[in-house]
Amino acid sequence: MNLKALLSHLHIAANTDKDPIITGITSHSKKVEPGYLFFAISGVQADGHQYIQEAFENGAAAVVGEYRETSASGLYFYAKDTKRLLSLAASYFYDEPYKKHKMTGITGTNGKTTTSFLLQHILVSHGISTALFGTVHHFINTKVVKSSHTTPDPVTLQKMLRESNDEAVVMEVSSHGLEQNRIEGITYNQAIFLNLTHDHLDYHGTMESYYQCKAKLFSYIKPKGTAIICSEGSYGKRLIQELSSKNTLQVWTYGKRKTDHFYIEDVGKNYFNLVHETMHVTVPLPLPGDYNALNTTAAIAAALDYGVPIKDSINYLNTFQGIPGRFEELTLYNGTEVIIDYAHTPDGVSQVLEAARNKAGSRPFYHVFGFRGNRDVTKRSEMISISLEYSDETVLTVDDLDGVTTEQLIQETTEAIPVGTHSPTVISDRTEAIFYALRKAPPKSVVIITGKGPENYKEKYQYPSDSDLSTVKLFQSLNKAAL
Ligand SMILES: CC(=O)N[C@H]1[C@@H](OP(=O)(O)OP(=O)(O)OC[C@H]2O[C@@H](n3ccc(=O)[nH]c3=O)[C@H](O)[C@@H]2O)O[C@H](CO)[C@@H](O)[C@@H]1O[C@H](C)C(=O)N[C@@H](C)C(=O)N[C@H](CCC(=O)O)C(=O)O
Ligand SMILES: Nc1ncnc2c1ncn2[C@@H]1O[C@H](COP(=O)(O)OP(=O)(O)OP(=O)(O)O)[C@@H](O)[C@H]1O
Repeated sequence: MNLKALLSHLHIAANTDKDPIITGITSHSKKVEPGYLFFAISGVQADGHQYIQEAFENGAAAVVGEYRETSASGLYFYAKDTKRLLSLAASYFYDEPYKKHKMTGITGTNGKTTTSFLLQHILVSHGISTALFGTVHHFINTKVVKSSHTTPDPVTLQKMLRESNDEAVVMEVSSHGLEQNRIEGITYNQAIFLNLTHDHLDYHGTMESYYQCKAKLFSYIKPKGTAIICSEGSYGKRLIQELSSKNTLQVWTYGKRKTDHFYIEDVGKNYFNLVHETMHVTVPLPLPGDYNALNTTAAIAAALDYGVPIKDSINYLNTFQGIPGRFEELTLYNGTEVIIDYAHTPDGVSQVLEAARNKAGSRPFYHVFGFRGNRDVTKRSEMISISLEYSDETVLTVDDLDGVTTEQLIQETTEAIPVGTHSPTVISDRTEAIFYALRKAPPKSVVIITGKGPENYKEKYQYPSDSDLSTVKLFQSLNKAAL
């Protein structure tokens, strides 16, 4: 592709006679190869404009930046909003690959991974080849690809869309991805809004701007495409109202109101009853908890929009294998049940503890969890309160340090313990905290470990283990051997 064609697509005036062939696109100077077009972006950590010279030295054919001029020597074009332009350029460069697929975008504070796995399972079971882009991994052309972001950076994203020969693409769309225009240049056939609760306020500042950011996903749906929105919670209701009044999309609602297009009548232990138009059906609950009835309904509704009859979806759900670190259960040698879960927001923790406590009944109940350094600190007290309310013992530890020291994170965690409540136990080493709870829990109790889910540890701990699952397995093997 030639430079001028690309600039013209981006509405950038090409005040030059030169028209080199562009061999690639990037916003990272160190990834530049000969013939690349480099976009200079002002980011949170760094300013890409500082790296223009390096980009030229690495062979950039041209640079687009937000400063009117540069001291670096080479073809330079000024433009506004290079983040957005980078995404549009990547889409154009890779031949607008979204057009090859039926595209689903899923957003919400919690449940994106769960709903995307459920939808992918239903579609694949129905014979629709389906790519999945998200937090746990990406899945393209039936192969698992490592994921570093929930919503990849625009160049990676467009490359993945280009590589995928799958009929459908189901992707998690994070609020960071939306704020940074990573999905610009994609049009969706359908999008799902799951919920909006307290998280990421370190990044978005207020719930209002967090909401505005999430709501943006629905402006990327094609005309008369489908918006599937959960009516539980005030932000879902608001989005339903805003989109319905515009009348440009088909709006399907799901939730616990009789007026919802997909109405969840009641939720049992292993099933829930769903009403859609004149159809009343019983649906197997693939994972415990009321919130998973909501996630499953979102997936069933999205699949119906793809043409999968509800009765077929129900059949396929019977063979769903679960998701790493989402209510993942193990039973120990002494009958103690361990649950590993990725909950890391007040709502997520509250939902999963309620589901786990319902399962545990009167059995002793232990909860191990922690926080990440340098992330939203305003959610911490609420999460500790919720844990203390549900648990016989709460063990506070560390999720990830992410640039702060253990001492600092533990001090912040201790300061977040609400006054007037009974006290949690604090053990900074995550593996020791898990061992402590597993050792202390009498036979047949329930121990739930949240925050990391399937993620690998970033820190070195006392016991040789790299994830919550492997710590639990290590405890099991050491203690079984001692019997
Ligand atoms: C806060 C945040 O989201 N940052 C993302 C953002 O980086 P940034 O704008 O801060 O970039 P920066 O490091 O300041 O650099 C600015 C520019 O200088 C360039 N640069 C920098 C150094 C250099 O040597 N040369 C160079 O050209 C960079 O390539 C960049 O273009 O844009 C980058 C490229 O897209 C992302 O990799 C990066 O994700 C960081 C690593 C990250 O951790 N993001 C997380 C918070 C995130 O996005 N999470 C969501 C899920 C959240 C959730 O739901 O839990 C996700 O979608 O994954
Ligand atoms: N619909 C929901 N409402 C509230 N909490 C939920 C919901 N679905 C899942 N959760 C909780 O949130 C945790 C994370 O779920 P999941 O990974 O599906 O969400 P996510 O939106 O993909 O999160 P992230 O983007 O941070 O990876 C689950 O382990 C569960 O505890």
